[in-house]
Amino acid sequence: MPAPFFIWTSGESRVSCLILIGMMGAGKTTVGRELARRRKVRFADCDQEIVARTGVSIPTIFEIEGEQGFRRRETQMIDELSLEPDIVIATGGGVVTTPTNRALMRGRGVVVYLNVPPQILYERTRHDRNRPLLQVDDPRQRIEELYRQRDPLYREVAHLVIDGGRGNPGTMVRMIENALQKLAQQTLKNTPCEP
Ligand SMILES: Nc1ncnc2c1ncn2[C@@H]1O[C@H](COP(=O)(O)OP(=O)(O)O)[C@@H](O)[C@H]1O
Ligand SMILES: O=C(O)C1=C[C@@H](OP(=O)(O)O)[C@@H](O)[C@H](O)C1
Ligand SMILES: [Mg+2]
Repeated sequence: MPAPFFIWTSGESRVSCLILIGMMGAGKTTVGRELARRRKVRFADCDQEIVARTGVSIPTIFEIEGEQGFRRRETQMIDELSLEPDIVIATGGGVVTTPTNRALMRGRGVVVYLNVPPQILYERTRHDRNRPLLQVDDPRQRIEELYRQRDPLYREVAHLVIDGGRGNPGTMVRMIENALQKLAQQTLKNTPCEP
């Protein structure tokens, strides 16, 4: 059984929540599910939780309540999920656009940014109709714009940045595990041993 890397100390408290962030198509849902399966912890996808709770699809929420309505539900869901112990959370790509969400995530868990270049994001999402923000004339350009706007925000929030464009989801999981182990070792080194 793999070692429990989910133990992360932030100040006084033990944090056991891992939050994946990154653009649409970065692999948050796919990689997050696999990571949770390997670590034997619960997996929650923020979008899927919202869909389960409302009973309608993400495009329908956007249609009825607009993006603002969706963002309110997203904040509420992140707030709830990130309080659960031993959990991997896959967020939606736009979660970092709200300052409240950024502060919430950074304070509640280890935040991992799956960074994938726009061209690959486009290839991975081009046939998907479930992402309302990409249902435009030029989705490739839209992805590039969103990437430019959001990449600094992802970096601001993330404890770890992973190159998510090279290798299959299994490889991504191992890269995250290795990076977390290094992070834990660094934290331990920088933590003075109280007498
Ligand atoms: N590392 C990867 N290599 C190749 N394809 C991937 C990888 N990660 C995800 N995918 C594929 O890309 C698409 C988008 O993945 P998804 O997990 O839904 O991304 P996100 O949740 O970040 O939007 C899916 O079809 C998925 O199978
Ligand atoms: O980037 C975004 O603003 C969004 C990303 C989607 O999730 P994925 O990143 O899992 O595709 C979903 O939350 C919604 O369509 C909005
Ligand atoms: Mg997803």
